[in-house]
Amino acid sequence: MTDKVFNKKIKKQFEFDEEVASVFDDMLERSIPYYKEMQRLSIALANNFLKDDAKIVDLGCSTASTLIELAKSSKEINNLNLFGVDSSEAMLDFASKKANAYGVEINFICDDIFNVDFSNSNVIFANYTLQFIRPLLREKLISKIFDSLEKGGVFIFCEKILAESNLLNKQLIDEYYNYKKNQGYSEFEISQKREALENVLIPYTQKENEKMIKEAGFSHCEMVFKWVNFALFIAIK
Ligand SMILES: C[S@@+](CC[C@H](N)C(=O)[O-])C[C@H]1O[C@@H](n2cnc3c(N)ncnc32)[C@H](O)[C@@H]1O
Ligand SMILES: O=C(O)C(=O)C[C@]1(C(=O)O)C=C[C@@H](O)C=C1
Repeated sequence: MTDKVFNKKIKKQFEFDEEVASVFDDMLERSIPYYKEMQRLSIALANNFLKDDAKIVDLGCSTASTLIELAKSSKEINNLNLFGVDSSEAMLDFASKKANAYGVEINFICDDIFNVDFSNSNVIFANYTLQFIRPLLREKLISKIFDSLEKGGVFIFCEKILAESNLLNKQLIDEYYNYKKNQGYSEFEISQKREALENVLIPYTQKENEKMIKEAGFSHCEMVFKWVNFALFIAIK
């Protein structure tokens, strides 16, 4: 279904509710440049760290696209244990229908990430999820992710990011809005969504993300892909 959520005057802040969930796959593909490529890369990188019986957790899994694609791409690995965590019931309704349709077994947990025990993981994904975690809690979450990984495990995450310079930041955001226009979003839809996301989606710079990762104890962190204001990182424990 085509995303028309912000085609009308907004009444509330952005939420992962039933309306957003019902068009979310279209929203992501048209709102995040190279969404599919960053997902493909996330999975390809994860595959290098997978072995039989591995535990893989997707924090903020939304409609479970990443876990479903991962299951399809790693058929030669036996007994993958897939966990999708999300606090939006609406997202997980779509996720479980999609997983059933693709015949992929995923354990879905509908709760806040902070309440869920995902210890002994081999791979943890959080694609476009950290940006929705309050800055005051973000470091605590990164530490929890670090503690929950087995040694040698990896944390793979994508984020919307800020530039260091205010001038460049404005230019990069203009470039991003041009991308959205080319995807068929009107100026009105773009500005309504920008307002709805204010103080809800809080991006960090590349350096801030890397600093947080290093301070949690990860031995390596690489930015693997970047388009203007979106980036994919991998961190190794
Ligand atoms: C932008 S979406 C993630 C997209 C998805 N990872 C993908 O690549 O297709 C962010 C998701 O994180 C979930 N989320 C945000 N904060 C959360 C929290 N504290 N606990 C659990 N889920 C959360 C939202 O419900 C939403 O589904
Ligand atoms: O920043 C924006 O305007 C976006 O539309 C990006 C973004 C994201 O990065 O998660 C914001 C909300 C939705 O989850 C889909 C895409």
